[in-house]
Amino acid sequence: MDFLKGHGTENDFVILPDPSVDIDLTPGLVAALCDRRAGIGADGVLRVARAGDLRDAGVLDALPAGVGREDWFMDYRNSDGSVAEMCGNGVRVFAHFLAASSLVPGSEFVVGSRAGARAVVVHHADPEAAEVSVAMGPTTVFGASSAGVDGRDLAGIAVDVGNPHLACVVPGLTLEDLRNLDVKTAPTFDHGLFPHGTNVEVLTPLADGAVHMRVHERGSGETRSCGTGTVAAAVAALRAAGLETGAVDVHVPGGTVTVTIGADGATLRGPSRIVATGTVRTSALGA
Ligand SMILES: N[C@@H](CCC[C@H](N)C(=O)O)C(=O)O
Repeated sequence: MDFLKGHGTENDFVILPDPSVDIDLTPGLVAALCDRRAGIGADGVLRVARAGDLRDAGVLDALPAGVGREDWFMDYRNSDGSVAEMCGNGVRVFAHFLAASSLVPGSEFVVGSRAGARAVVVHHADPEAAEVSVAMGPTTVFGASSAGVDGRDLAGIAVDVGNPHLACVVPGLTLEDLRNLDVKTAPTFDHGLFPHGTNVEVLTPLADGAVHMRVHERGSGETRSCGTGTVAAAVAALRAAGLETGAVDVHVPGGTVTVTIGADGATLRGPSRIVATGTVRTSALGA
């Protein structure tokens, strides 16, 4: 099975080009591919196929809103094998792969996701590096809640970015505090508000148009970046500063992305790298 390995601000993915939808992408296979010792190692898997072909193969029950049969579809899976609606860093890496492989005619196109169609602009791309903007769609704040992180009860807001987030702006949090926080251990949260689980972001208040963030992702654990999480963080940071819209540089352990929250939706801009291509011996994975 051919694969590529890529990352967006060190949120890393195994990319599986599968235009004929031949791969039986079971949770066990995904987890084995993502295993950092016995597999390739990644936070998630991006299967590349056209939406109509995934529908015909029964991977999708229906085409999500705005997604056409011919659109390339990011079939995203978390490292534990679970399916998630959206992955903001994944879309950038996915678009990079499509552009660098000449699978799309130009630099502006749509990527399908379970959360709907996402318009992308590839500012530049070569086989190794790209810079991509993604129209992330509307963001919806659906409550106030809290997360238990490293023995602390952190207040946050629930934000739907296509997938669920609890973004916690912590007043007075220093960079050192943030660095020392245990975000690896799964945070506790209100399962009534988040019946399907949630991603949890912890961040510093907005200062000079920027925040610093760490994240514990549903289905993947602590990662070095989360694109949808940076969007939720920007919404929360702006709100905490009394603002509804604005541009925020979000610094994460794996780098920096820029999130713009506008009246008609959010945009995420940042880098992508494709660092390897190869062949997986699936029989050796023990999946
Ligand atoms: N890393 C992603 C988010 C991936 C999905 C998430 N773990 C979930 O289950 O919702 C991103 O860059 O947005």
